Formats: sequence, structure tokens, C-alpha cells
Amino acid sequence: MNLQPDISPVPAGAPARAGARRECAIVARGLKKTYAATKKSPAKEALKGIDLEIPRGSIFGLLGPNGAGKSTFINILAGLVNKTEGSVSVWGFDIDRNPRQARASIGVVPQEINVDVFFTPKEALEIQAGLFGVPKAERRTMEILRTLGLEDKADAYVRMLSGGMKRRLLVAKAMVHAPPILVLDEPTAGVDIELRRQLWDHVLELHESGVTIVLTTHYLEEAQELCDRIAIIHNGDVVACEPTDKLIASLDRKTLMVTPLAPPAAAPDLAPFEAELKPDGRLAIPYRPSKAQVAEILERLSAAGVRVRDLSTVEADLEDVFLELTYNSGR
Ligand SMILES: Nc1ncnc2c1ncn2[C@@H]1O[C@H](COP(=O)(O)OP(=O)(O)OP(=O)(O)O)[C@@H](O)[C@H]1O
Repeated sequence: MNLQPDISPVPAGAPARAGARRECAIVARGLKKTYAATKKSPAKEALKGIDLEIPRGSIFGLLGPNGAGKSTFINILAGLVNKTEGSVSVWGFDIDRNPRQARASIGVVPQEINVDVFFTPKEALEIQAGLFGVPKAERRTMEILRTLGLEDKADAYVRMLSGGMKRRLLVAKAMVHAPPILVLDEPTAGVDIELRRQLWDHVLELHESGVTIVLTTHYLEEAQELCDRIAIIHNGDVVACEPTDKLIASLDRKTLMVTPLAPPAAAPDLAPFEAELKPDGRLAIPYRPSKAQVAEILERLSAAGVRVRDLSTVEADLEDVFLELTYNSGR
């Protein structure tokens, strides 16, 4: 497969501070968006001055509760919403100074399935390529359809495609101009696990060919599994932006699961640790890895007369991090 994006160096006309930005696919500085008031609703500050750097080559997750500002951010990148303040560069192109190049550097897969049912996938891609001004000789319609597993549906009517195929067609449409960045806004909302897996296989193939992937998703396990970096947006602010592992480790929370030799009648007193007796007879003992060693918990268990048959540790996951950051911050 040869769907290499055009990953040429930062061009002339790019920001003067290109050095720091060269490695970034997307840079936002002090980005604000306020939707104007209408007769029915007051003005809404959807983005409150966010700073964000999305490295080239990453699979970057943009997470946040409903209304956090994710779509607003994506729509600004795509040139669909005008920012109120701040700066954004896409693949080194400032969206104000080089809007055409910035837009050409990004392919956006929208949340809604909005494919025209009267065209075949092949025609849909040709039309899209035309809209982006891709010369006929440079179009890679069949190659893209092949990458998205739609080659044998090239001449089928779109209305005959399954929901999963239609979503893949949206990804194909977003790739017609070979952008180095692919943005997917909730690509798997309401899609069953098998279809999600298929979509991800194809998107991962694009990533392996060099495309930087940015996605928003409500499925936290999906983000944890796929994304190497994650930003959490809450109420228009970026409340975390870290490599996924680091983000999860930052919670500094683990649970030691202990299977006692004899199931206890009640949770033992392990102060300062707290044990919870699970219905299956195991003990769940949360601890902070930076503050306590498993050995200390084992000593407390021994002192309480609990003999251990088996033990394991359970890490916090992205859901815990997400809840902590979005629940406790500024509600
Ligand atoms: N065109 C608009 N006019 C006025 N307010 C808007 C508009 N679009 C979005 N908003 C408001 O801006 C805030 C951020 O919305 P946005 O759609 O960016 O959030 P989101 O994180 O993408 O949410 P979701 O996960 O539900 O898609 C919300 O309060 C929303 O109601």
C-alpha cells in the first residue's frame, strides 16, 4: 500500500518559530471561541484559550464530556468555524495566513454519515477529489478504496452499503487529497465492536503509512488502546495532555487484589490501608504506588492473620483518570 501523505518540510510562509513547531502536526496557542448570543441563548465560550500540540506521527485522542469543546476545536481546524482569538497551525501552516494549505493538510471525517446515496463510492471519491482540486492524473481513487476495504464496492450504490462501509467511505473521502493529518470526530459512535475493529484496522494502516491521526471518542477503552497521547478537554479548557501511559500513571492509584487461603467473614483491619471484601471472597486493597509498597500491605495482611493464596495488582485506567479530571475540576 502506498498512501504516503505529502510530508514535505514546513514551507516558506510558515510561522517564524517553525523550529519548535516542525515536529507538530497541529499547534494551538491561546485558542478561544465564543459563539455569539442569539435571541434564544446567551453567548457561549466554547474554548477558553487552549494550548495544544499534537505531534506528527501520533494517534492523538481528544476526550471530553459532551459540550466540552471538541467539535469546536476540530471545526476550527477544518476551517468550518472561525476562531475568536489565538492561533492555530496545521502542518506548519497558520490557518489565518495560509488557510488553503492548512485545509489541504487535513482530512476530516465528520460525526454524521453524510454520504450522497446516489453515487457509487468511486464517483463519490472522484467528486471529492475534484472539490479539492486534485488533478485527474494524481487521483488515487481505487488505491484509497482498497486501503479502506471498499474495492469490491467501488461501483455499488452507496445506499446499498452497510453502516460500517459508509463510515469507511467517509474516511476514504477525507483522504482524497492525501492529507498528512486525518481527523475523526466520534467515528465509532453507535458502531458495534466488530465494525469498530474493522474501521480501526483500516485507520491503523493509514497511520502506518505515515498519517497523523486525531480522534475524538466517547469510548475510553478505545482511546486507551489506540492513542499514544491524549488530551482531555473540559468546559473549554485542556485539563490534561500527556502520553497515554503517563496520564494513567499520573493517577497514582492501584489496587492489590488478594485471594486469601481461607475466605474471611469480613474485611480485615489493615490500617492505614482499607480492604474491601468482594463477593468472590477476594480482598481489594487500593494504594498509592508512590507512597506505599505492596510489601507493606502484605505485612499488614500477615499481622491481621490473613494468609495469601494469590495476588495481583490492577492499574487505574483511563476511565478513572477521565472521571477524576472532569468530575473534580470546575463543575
Ligand atoms: N453553533 C453553535 N452556536 C452556539 N453554541 C454552540 C455552537 N456549537 C457548539 N456550541 C456550544 O459550545 C459548547 C461546545 O460544543 P462542542 O460541540 O464543541 O462540544 P463537544 O465537546 O464536541 O461535545 P459533543 O461530545 O457532545 O460533540 C457547547 O456548550 C455547545 O452547546
